[in-house]
Amino acid sequence: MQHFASDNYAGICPEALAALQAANAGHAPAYGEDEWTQRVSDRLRALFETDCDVYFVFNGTAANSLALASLCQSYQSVICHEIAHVDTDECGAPEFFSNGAKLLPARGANGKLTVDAVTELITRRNDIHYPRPRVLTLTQATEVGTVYRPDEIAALAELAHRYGLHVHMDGARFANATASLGLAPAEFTWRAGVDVLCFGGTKMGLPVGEAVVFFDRKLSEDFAWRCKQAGQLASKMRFLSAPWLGMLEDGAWLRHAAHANAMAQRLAAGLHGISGIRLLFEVQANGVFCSLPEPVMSGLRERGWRFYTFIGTDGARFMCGWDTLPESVDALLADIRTLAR
Ligand SMILES: Cc1ncc(COP(=O)(O)O)c(C=O)c1O
Ligand SMILES: C[C@H](O)[C@H](N)C(=O)O
Repeated sequence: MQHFASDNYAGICPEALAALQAANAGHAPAYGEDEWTQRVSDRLRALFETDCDVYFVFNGTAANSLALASLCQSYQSVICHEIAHVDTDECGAPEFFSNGAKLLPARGANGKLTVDAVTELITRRNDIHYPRPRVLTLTQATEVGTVYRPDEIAALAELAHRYGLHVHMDGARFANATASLGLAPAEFTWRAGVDVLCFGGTKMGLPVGEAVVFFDRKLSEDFAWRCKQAGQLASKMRFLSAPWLGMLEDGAWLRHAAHANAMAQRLAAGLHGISGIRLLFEVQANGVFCSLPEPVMSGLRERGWRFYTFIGTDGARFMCGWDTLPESVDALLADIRTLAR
């Protein structure tokens, strides 16, 4: 049975597994000195069309928290959306790893930050008692399955830079956003003003691991030591980095993300017209958020379906992954239709 709780329920996609197997060839230097780490770092520099610094860590929480900690001091603050993962689902890791930087949440429709809301937080106060904003973080695709357009990112980044803030992008589902936009990754990252990207590997089909991509290389000077101290420097780094080669070399990363997005569209289309059910956000990536009557939710759980209800503001979240089968979507829809009668 396939679930819709999270895209991290899926296994390893074949391209990543094959690349992992291929890297299991005898001895190799440790701690990132191996050829696979070098090759995939170069491949990411080619993908983003710029000379960026690349690091690999074990998960998205570490990627986000260590990246944010490298962008601000403990007495400063990070502006995020009020449903941002860094604020709602990382158990205080950004605050911990930054030694106390404060997260300042901002409201915004559709899970997105707005220039007005961010301006208000930046200009609200400038007295000694207020933790001066130093970072703006946005999530692409967002926690509720929407996607920022390049112009939206550029407007937020221009505002941030004008006030001396760095711009971080939580890209746990960056592949899904790229497939949704159909643009070159550079267009809605560094060319739009993003300084650091946490590029999610786990949810796109890798066994484990995320890439932290510093477009502003001045900001990554001590990042390797920060990773080491946090227990995020893999000794057998090749097994974190090599699967990326399988994903990037023939565009598998985008194929799989586009498939996950298509399954979300299939699910959303099937929900239309079912009484008592309403989509809560436009489906722009691989997540479907909808209001479900309680008897339908409990009935689905009794039938074995697993899904989250704690993401975003309310309703149920159904996440599609690289391996989600159309038959699984149709089976879920059939149960929802039966229970909604
Ligand atoms: C938007 C977002 N950012 C970051 C993360 C953190 O990833 P991890 O669970 O690997 O720590 C997640 C988790 O899936 C996520 O959904
Ligand atoms: C919420 C949980 O932490 C995970 N980021 C997910 O989206 O499934």
